[in-house]
Amino acid sequence: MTSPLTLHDTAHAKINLFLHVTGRRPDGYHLLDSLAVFTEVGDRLTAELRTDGNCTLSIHGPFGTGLSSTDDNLILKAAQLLKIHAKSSFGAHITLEKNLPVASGIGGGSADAAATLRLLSTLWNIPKDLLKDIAPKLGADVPVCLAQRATRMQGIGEVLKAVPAMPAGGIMLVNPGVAVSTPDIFRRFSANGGPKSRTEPNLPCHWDGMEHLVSVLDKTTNDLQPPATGLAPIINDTLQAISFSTDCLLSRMSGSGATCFGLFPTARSAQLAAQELQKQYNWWVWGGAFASAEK
Ligand SMILES: C[C@@](CO)(OP(=O)(O)O)[C@H](O)COP(=O)(O)OP(=O)(O)OC[C@H]1O[C@@H](n2ccc(N)nc2=O)[C@H](O)[C@@H]1O
Ligand SMILES: Nc1ncnc2c1ncn2[C@@H]1O[C@H](COP(=O)(O)OP(=O)(O)O)[C@@H](O)[C@H]1O
Repeated sequence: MTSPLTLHDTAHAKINLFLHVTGRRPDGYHLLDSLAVFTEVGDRLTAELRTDGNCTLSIHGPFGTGLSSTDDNLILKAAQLLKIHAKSSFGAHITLEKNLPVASGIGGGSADAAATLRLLSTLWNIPKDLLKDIAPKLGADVPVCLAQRATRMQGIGEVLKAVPAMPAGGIMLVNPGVAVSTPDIFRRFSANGGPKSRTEPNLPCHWDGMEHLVSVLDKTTNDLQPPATGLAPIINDTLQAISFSTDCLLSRMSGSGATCFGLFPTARSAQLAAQELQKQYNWWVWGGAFASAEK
């Protein structure tokens, strides 16, 4: 069987529906408990086989400007690491359509790295099992982005537990245009007292719809939201604008920010809310469905 020479994949945005910081490792990394889900919106990647062994990258799309296509890009880091681990003599040219805002708490770079691993493992004919070992070396968020399914994420992001699929419903993402550095937010979180003890949230075996999901999320929070709003107060305005939207069930920040999300009864109501917000603010706004939700 011959391998295809060009492949496409989508790196879906990762949203932390809740994010509790539960402790700190001796190396400074924070222990997390988070429900990570994925939305339909994402970056698009194309990989073309190169037989000369080189890995190269070109970038376009609304958030491509300013993103380097050299070796510090997570896409090329992922490609090089896979090449070394699998001892492959192949290379690839990867094209990234950057649709997601950068450094914004929705794991765009991590999702791109995971998509690169998926694409190149097929293009270079490498067993998928290897990807689980490589993903954590690229960043704490990369393992969860490999499968792009709703997952409970613990440890520093390497302990992944199955959770029920998202119910049919809607989500709106809003980024007010400020880039927030993840290490800075964790530093501020620690400086403000660090993790506090709490009971681990219990998740059910099945979601009986969006209202059920929201009733469980209401007992959770994003511990990184206070340090992030301290650094970028515009996040508070973003959360307020989302919560004022028609039919909004819950508004919260994702990851280390600054992207915030709103949950809605349907994908259509999330789309309509996004259209309304887009008219009022010069922010990045998207509304639609979860990736791999129940139909
Ligand atoms: C906070 C989260 C929640 O999903 O999302 P984002 O805001 O990045 O989307 C992730 O844990 C981010 O994962 P990721 O962006 O891959 O982090 P990494 O590159 O591994 O680490 C960047 C830096 O963040 C801090 N860090 C990251 C993860 C973690 N569990 N504890 C930490 O303290 C460390 O200072 C580390 O040097
Ligand atoms: N392909 C990529 N897409 C986005 N950011 C990247 C990429 N490669 C490297 N980076 C760097 O990774 C950092 C985190 O970006 P990103 O993954 O978008 O953040 P977050 O996880 O907070 O959404 C940024 O400083 C960015 O310069």
